[in-house]
Amino acid sequence: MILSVLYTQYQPALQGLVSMASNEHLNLSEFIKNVHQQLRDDSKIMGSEKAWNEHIKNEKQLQQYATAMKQLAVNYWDNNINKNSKEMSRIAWVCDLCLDYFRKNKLQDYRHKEKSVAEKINLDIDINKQLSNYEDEHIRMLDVGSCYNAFGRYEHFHVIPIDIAPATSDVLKCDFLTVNVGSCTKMVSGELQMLQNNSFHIVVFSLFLEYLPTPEIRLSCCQKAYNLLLNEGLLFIITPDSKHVGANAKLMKSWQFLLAMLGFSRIRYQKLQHIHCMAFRKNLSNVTAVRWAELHQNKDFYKKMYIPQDFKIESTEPTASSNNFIKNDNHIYTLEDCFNFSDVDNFVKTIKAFNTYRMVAVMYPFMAFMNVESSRCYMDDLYSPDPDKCLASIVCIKNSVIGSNRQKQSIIAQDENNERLIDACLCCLRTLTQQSVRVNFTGKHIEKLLSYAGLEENLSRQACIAHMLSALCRGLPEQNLLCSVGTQQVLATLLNIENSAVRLPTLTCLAAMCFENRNVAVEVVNTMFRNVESPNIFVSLLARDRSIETLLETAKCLTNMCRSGALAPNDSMIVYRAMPTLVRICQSDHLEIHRAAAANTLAYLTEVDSSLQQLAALSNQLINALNDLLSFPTASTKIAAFTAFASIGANDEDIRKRIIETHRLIEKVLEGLADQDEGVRLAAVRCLHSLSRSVQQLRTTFQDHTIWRPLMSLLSGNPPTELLIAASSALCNLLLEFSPSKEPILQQGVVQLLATLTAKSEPALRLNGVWALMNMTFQTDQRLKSQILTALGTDQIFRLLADSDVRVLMKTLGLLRNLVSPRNHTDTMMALHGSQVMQAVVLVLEGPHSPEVKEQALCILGNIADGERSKDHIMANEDVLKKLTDYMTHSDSSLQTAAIFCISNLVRRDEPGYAERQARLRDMGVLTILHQLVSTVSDNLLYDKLCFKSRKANIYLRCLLVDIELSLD
Ligand SMILES: C[S@@+](CC[C@H](N)C(=O)[O-])C[C@H]1O[C@@H](n2cnc3c(N)ncnc32)[C@H](O)[C@@H]1O
Repeated sequence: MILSVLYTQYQPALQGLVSMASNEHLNLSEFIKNVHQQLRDDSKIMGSEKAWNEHIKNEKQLQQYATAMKQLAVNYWDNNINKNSKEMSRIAWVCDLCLDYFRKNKLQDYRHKEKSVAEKINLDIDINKQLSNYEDEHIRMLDVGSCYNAFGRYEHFHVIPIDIAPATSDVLKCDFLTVNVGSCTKMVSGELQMLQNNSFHIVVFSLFLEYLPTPEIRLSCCQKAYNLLLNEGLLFIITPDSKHVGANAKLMKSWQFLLAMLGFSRIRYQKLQHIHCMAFRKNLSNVTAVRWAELHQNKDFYKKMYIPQDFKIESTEPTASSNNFIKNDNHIYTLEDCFNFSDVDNFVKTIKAFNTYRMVAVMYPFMAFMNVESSRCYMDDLYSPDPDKCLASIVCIKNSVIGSNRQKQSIIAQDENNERLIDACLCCLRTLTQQSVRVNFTGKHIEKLLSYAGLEENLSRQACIAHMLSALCRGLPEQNLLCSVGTQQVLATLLNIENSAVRLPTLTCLAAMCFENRNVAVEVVNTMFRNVESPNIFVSLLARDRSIETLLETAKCLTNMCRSGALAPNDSMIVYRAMPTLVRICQSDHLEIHRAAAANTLAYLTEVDSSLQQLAALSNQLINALNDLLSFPTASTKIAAFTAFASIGANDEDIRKRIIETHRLIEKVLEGLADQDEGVRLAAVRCLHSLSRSVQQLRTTFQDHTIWRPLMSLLSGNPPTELLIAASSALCNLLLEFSPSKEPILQQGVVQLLATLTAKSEPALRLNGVWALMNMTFQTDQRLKSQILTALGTDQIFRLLADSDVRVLMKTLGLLRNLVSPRNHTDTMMALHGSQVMQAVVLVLEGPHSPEVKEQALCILGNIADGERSKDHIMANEDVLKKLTDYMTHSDSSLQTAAIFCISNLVRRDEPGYAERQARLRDMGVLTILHQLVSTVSDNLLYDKLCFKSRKANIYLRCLLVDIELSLD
């Protein structure tokens, strides 16, 4: 019963071909069915041509469809056809009939039949039109929408398999809707552009027509098949239908009628358990076929090539009925929700984005209670093909309902049963929430929705609400709103329903609620259902026999709980359940889409935790599986694999080494950098950035593959901001002093490029620019240091020192510190840039900065004090000396230590002018301060403070020496 509600059309038809239906199989079918549904919906909104053009551009979805379809057919249908079973495969049905017709001479029978009809109407059939030598010829078959070339293995046929998204390499890419029919067959850039007319013995439409969104397109394809077929050739149509033979008899008869009008005679029809199989013969003369149609034209046929799905609002949803009305105020509230927008503009926008067809269905019940006369015209417009007219009509209807008690009363008075109308409203709301327009729901609205998701409600409603809530949950305010009305409790209840149509959106919604929201995630973790905490329910959903989708969504929930801080990374649910599940699904025995989804979640789970990274990379299995994913052509799959590599290699040298040593990995990263998809380029750069943290790899693999080259060309090509951020992060590492890439990168004018980055509005770019420059100044020659300072310019340095992002400020100070060290550079650099450096230090010491920042400024002073002549820059600056003495007694031990370090450099003996400096400092009270400090040595606390790190211990000892020297003076 459940399945018959939820999978009423395509699903059972496909499903029925197998003896054993697994969850994965059901999910594949569901995916395929959704693609068809989406295309039909889009056609209603934007017109079939535009919808088709958009559809055909969505390569990712086409690819996923191809993979899913092949998987379904090969793994479930073709594998499961039991020789002894009464069930027969669609492929075998076509083959058997073809052999009968072309090889066992059945064709002659049909020819005679047609001739006798012709005689009856005095029609002279031209016998030259007959197929000649068909017994000897190879049977030429055009398999339209072939997917994976199921007929290819039959030697009787010479098959031309075509598809918009070939699943195997022997299928030719071709859009049957747009391919020309002409005098020859023509390929242009790997795509079939023209097919030869009158050249095929057979055209096959196996599970093809229901992909097409409108009756008109389907019929035009049949017309095209007619033109492509030789006379007496056969068009096979296989279409799914799980119902009994009579259920859609009218539709099938209508097809026979419509195809007869084109010149086809139906020669065989068979209803197998879940499919209709039909063979149509292209008559020698279309007149004989049309005659049949004329004889039957008074019958009640549809005049369009409908499929059952055309008559449904939505296959898996409850439908609106024209005879049901609203029952009470409570339910009017639900209906009003559909129209409850703060202003008409918003409403109009929403409706425009909304599937008008479904809205009409939802509105239909209204028409029975509206003031019929006055509303007549806009009620008619409701059915207009012009969306603007339809929209205007809906607005009128809405205006007449809202706020009108009389209307409401009349509805209440007429109503008997409103259940289906509520279903329709829920459908409508669901579609609204799934559009990109934001619908403002209040807590009261959510509560109302939740009231339709209780255990006593039907599965369609529960699924509908779960879908709606997960679409709604787009950010922090929505997460908090959902949580505040107890959504997590209702969802925990729904989790226990053994139905994937309900469970999957429920899990999706819980994952969305927990994403980067600790408070909500904690609430979800603490939610109980029948005394079981929700994480334990999740654990039960990670059992191996669950569907892959359930496993993936459950692991995602646990991942989001972990990343938001509600579960610890070492929680057993993460370590022993979520993580191994994700690693397992990444392996090659799963579908590509599932593997990619698992890799994405795994990337997020491990991104910041080194123990999880190590756990994930425990065996080489995962690394090999991710590497294998990089071989798929799908952009999203590559992105997932690169992102996962970036995460698991983020912290550990050994993991990075193993990643880099994986077969052809570095080549794949390089290919990724040049990929035409921007997302792939970005993910490849991020992966590279992670791997570039390895000192050893920078020296070896990175150098061998001259990684810097593509990276530099990416950076110079004016890339989008995100790519620029990632590429400049990687560049920072390649410019480290031990990296052999540093020199060639310098030759490319990188200093100017980085200086430009420091002036960007994006803080991450400023940070990377100054960070890379800082790395370049470390232990480099003075010429390069000066070049960097000149490229930046004094003004820019001061701007960076006043940057709102403290990390930028810290790296700028790091850069200045590198400029004035090592000791043999200090004097020269200070002679050239002394005044700027001193000004910068003073600026920072006087600013409202943290001790960490000020410590960095004091360290620069310490380096300056270390130089022979550069000491004068400090000694000549009374203000700085005063600051130094003050910091010697500062309560923050790191500042105190840095100041003492600087003073000890200034008073060092045996350097020219030391006696004057000592005297000057003694006059400023330094000696007294040192005495005080020395006397506190007995104070364990201070001693600990000073000796806490070995560097500080050194300083402390030096201070003691200084003290002695000063005293001797
Ligand atoms: C449900 S699958 C059927 C696959 C195969 N014929 C079978 O019976 O297993 C439908 C196929 O039609 C293809 N298709 C849809 N529209 C098409 C078009 N206009 N031209 C070519 N192929 C198309 C799809 O890409 C998909 O592979």
